[in-house]
Amino acid sequence: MSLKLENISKGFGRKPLLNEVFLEIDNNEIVGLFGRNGTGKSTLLKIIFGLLKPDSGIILMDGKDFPCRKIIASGKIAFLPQDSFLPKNRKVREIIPLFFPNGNDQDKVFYAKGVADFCHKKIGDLSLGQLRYLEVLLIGNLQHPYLLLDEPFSMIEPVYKEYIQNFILTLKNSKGILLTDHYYLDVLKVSNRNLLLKDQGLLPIQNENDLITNRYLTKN
Ligand SMILES: Nc1ncnc2c1ncn2[C@@H]1O[C@H](COP(=O)(O)OP(=O)(O)OP(=O)(O)O)[C@@H](O)[C@H]1O
Repeated sequence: MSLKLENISKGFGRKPLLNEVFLEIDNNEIVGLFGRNGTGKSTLLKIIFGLLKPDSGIILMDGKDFPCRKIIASGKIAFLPQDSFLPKNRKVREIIPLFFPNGNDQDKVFYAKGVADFCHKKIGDLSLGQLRYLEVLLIGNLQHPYLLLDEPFSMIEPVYKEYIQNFILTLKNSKGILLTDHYYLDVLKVSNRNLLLKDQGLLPIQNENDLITNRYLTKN
């Protein structure tokens, strides 16, 4: 299975963000995506998920045209948005069955490391780390072969960050994952390869030094 973007361009008003972007993701790799604030990382993820229509260019799934309006319903791509999306007044143990009607699938979340500690709580009473971890478990355990993660590590306490990283690593051989976060060291811990969104295009990044050369990081 392969997901391919060809010649994707997108801008808002006069501001070009993506200019003829090419990207291919296999279904057994984790791709880290870096880029300074406002360069268009979330925009790129939203295009891949079908929430935003590119100005031009195409997306291909297994070599076939994958039109924007059909992506969400296809069940091929799951997306963790940057902002939290669960209803605050519902309990964790009520939310899990809403995502997974099947008991075995529910158990993957109920019995994931650490979930028992906050299963009885309302979403609105969870810590930021517990909430983000739960969201990653819910979206990551869906059957979709591709997973887009927009800032899973931001503002998360170390324990839950580690849980999230370990969970993402368990998906490595079964999904294609595109992961963006400014916590670049956390991304580098799980990714197989990395890209930097700069000057409206994607550059391959081998290591931290490339991030310095391309002015995403400073030398100190
Ligand atoms: N729907 C929209 N309408 C107009 N402008 C938008 C829209 N969505 C995003 N933008 C603008 O496009 C630019 C890129 O936004 P985007 O959220 O994709 O950046 P990002 O690389 O994810 O940034 P960050 O690292 O801060 O999360 C920003 O300047 C943003 O204000």
